[in-house]
Amino acid sequence: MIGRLNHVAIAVPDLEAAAKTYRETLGAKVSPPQAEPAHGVTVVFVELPNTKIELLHPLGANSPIAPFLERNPSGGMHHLCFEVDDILAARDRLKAEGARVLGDGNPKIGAHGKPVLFLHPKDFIGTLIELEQV
Ligand SMILES: CC[C@H](C(=O)O)C(=O)SCCNC(=O)CCNC(=O)[C@H](O)C(C)(C)COP(=O)(O)OP(=O)(O)OC[C@H]1O[C@@H](n2cnc3c(N)ncnc32)[C@H](O)[C@@H]1OP(=O)(O)O
Ligand SMILES: [Co+2]
Repeated sequence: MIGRLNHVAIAVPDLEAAAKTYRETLGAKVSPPQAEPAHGVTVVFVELPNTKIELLHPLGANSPIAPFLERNPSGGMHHLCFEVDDILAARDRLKAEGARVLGDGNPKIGAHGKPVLFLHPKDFIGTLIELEQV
């Protein structure tokens, strides 16, 4: 079912500082900030040869990552995103196996303009998993 690792997401308290660290200290190619109000985040992508790092900062009053940053004020690894060929088939199979699909269970369009879904971290060894249909 899951394919390539599309990105590793890090929730950050200061998006500009985090982008600067990756751009200047680590010498990586970093995208400009991209507001994603439907997801309650602003994102920046660090482009790597084999995957991406998604830097996330809360956007708006009810950001889903705000409680995470309250628990982890310096920031931290937030989720892994795996690519799937067919997100609805993946969702239905996972639900049939008892996994919790977050939100209303219907994919939303993510930062790459593709459908995404999230799976509860408690069902996946303490790791929040995002699926992106490519
Ligand atoms: C633009 C889209 C972009 C893209 O790639 O395209 C994105 O990636 S958007 C990313 C932001 N959106 C989301 O994260 C949506 C899915 N997330 C959620 O629905 C919530 O964050 C949820 C349910 C995972 C966690 O909610 P909350 O922080 O309120 O905590 P809870 O008390 O419900 O947590 C229960 C339990 O899970 C642990 N937890 C929470 N977040 C994480 C995490 N990121 N990784 C691992 N574990 C996590 C939390 O500590 C609680 O554990 P417990 O042992 O019970 O204390
Ligand atoms: Co993501």
